[in-house]
Amino acid sequence: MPSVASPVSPARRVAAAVLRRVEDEGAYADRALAGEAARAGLDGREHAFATALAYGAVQRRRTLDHVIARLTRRPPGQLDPPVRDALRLGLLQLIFLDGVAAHAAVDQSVELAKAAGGPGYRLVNAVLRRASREGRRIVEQLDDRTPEGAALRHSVPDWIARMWWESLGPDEARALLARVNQPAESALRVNTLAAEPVAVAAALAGREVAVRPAQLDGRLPGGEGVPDGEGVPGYGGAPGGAAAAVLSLPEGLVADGAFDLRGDPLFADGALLAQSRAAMAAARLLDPQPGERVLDLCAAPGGKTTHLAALMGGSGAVVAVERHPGRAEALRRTCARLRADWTVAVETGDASEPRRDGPFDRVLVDPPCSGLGTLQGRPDLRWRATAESVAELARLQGRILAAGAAALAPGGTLLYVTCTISPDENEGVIEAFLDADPAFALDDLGAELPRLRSRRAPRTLQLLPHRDGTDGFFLARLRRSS
Ligand SMILES: C[S@@+](CC[C@H](N)C(=O)[O-])C[C@H]1O[C@@H](n2cnc3c(N)ncnc32)[C@H](O)[C@@H]1O
Repeated sequence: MPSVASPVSPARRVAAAVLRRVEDEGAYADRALAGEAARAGLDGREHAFATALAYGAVQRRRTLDHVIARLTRRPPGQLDPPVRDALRLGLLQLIFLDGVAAHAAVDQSVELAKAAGGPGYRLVNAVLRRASREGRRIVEQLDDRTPEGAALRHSVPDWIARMWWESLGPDEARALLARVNQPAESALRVNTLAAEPVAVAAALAGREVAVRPAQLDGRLPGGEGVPDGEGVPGYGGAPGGAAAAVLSLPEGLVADGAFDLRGDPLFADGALLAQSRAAMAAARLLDPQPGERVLDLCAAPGGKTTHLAALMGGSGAVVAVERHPGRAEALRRTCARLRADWTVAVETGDASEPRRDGPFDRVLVDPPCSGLGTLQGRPDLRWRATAESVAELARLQGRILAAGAAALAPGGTLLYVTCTISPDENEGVIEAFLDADPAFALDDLGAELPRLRSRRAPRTLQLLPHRDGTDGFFLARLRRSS
């Protein structure tokens, strides 16, 4: 029999397969997408469209299901899963994606439902035709003046919107919620153990990948801490004594749009890796020096471990502790690929246990967290995290911080970092630790980068995706006096 080409575009088929795997198998959307896209052999354009569809439908699930319920008058849970997926994908295109013709969005979802068999395609056709006229208005009418209304409009669980409302205030919380459904910035770090940033930027430009230098702008809109115009490696003293208020990330690059990093020879050579500007700030703010001993608690997959080794110029020692054996093994391979294995010793172990190999000059504590600062790049995370898990994580984070602090030499520096916007896991952990241990004090990072300071604990930093364009990391730097 001659093969019959599917009437559904490859990107939409891949997106539908990802939705199925996320719902049926509890798969992570980013990993399912990588697998399905490779299997289908998607090219760059199709891959970008499949990503927008799959990420968007998973992220905006709550809002899309609200529209489905309005237009079908039944809870989406009562629909056949393939019919519901076809509706979610169709509505996403009609309501939220620019540049997709309405007739294509409707017809392609009808074909997806037909491919699943049964009469459900008729419902898909009727609902999407109505949605092409009314869908945007239904969403625009959702009132985001309360946390619950904003949660429905921007598709997060109520508890996340309430937490951000309380900690950031309504305006900032609404802006953040609007941002968490946008694509994440594509930031890269040049591994200076293997290559020079200028040479890498030139090589990328030769392949028509446009990149720009990376930094974190800590200047207040009013102009506090205006830099002198020079790139300052690390933050701090600009000529004349004024605070630069810009954390420069000389090894960082920001690409205009996504590009196929893993297919690029620079990746295979260990010269380039994906790392957000927020994550790069951690090693930069810890500021390890060549020859020092550094403890890195909770280290896999190793973006920060290898950054520490690179900043130390390959001299000194990093002890990287990771509890999960498979992740520890992957970290060893990453260190070898990035030429950091001379400096880094990976230990499979529990970071909350007391250390016998101290003292260390510097300690990085990057414990497991709820990850709510990374919702743009991890589409299903918002549906996995729970308010209860936050409390449990905060207890573990406190124990790991205490173990790291106990291993620090007098006069040494500790950086506590999370990739979340969750006061109990961030400021709360630091406050409880400082109350219990008078030998430690907070450096005033907020004075150096005032725009980035946390509202609740102004000596610490809380990065915010809508304001800073990068992941929502929390960073606190502690010094041990005795
Ligand atoms: C936030 S991630 C670390 C990211 C890493 N520092 C980087 O920059 O790539 C947290 C890591 O801690 C590990 N982990 C969780 N509990 C741990 C524990 N008690 N001891 C050590 N590692 C732990 C997790 O497996 C995970 O790899």
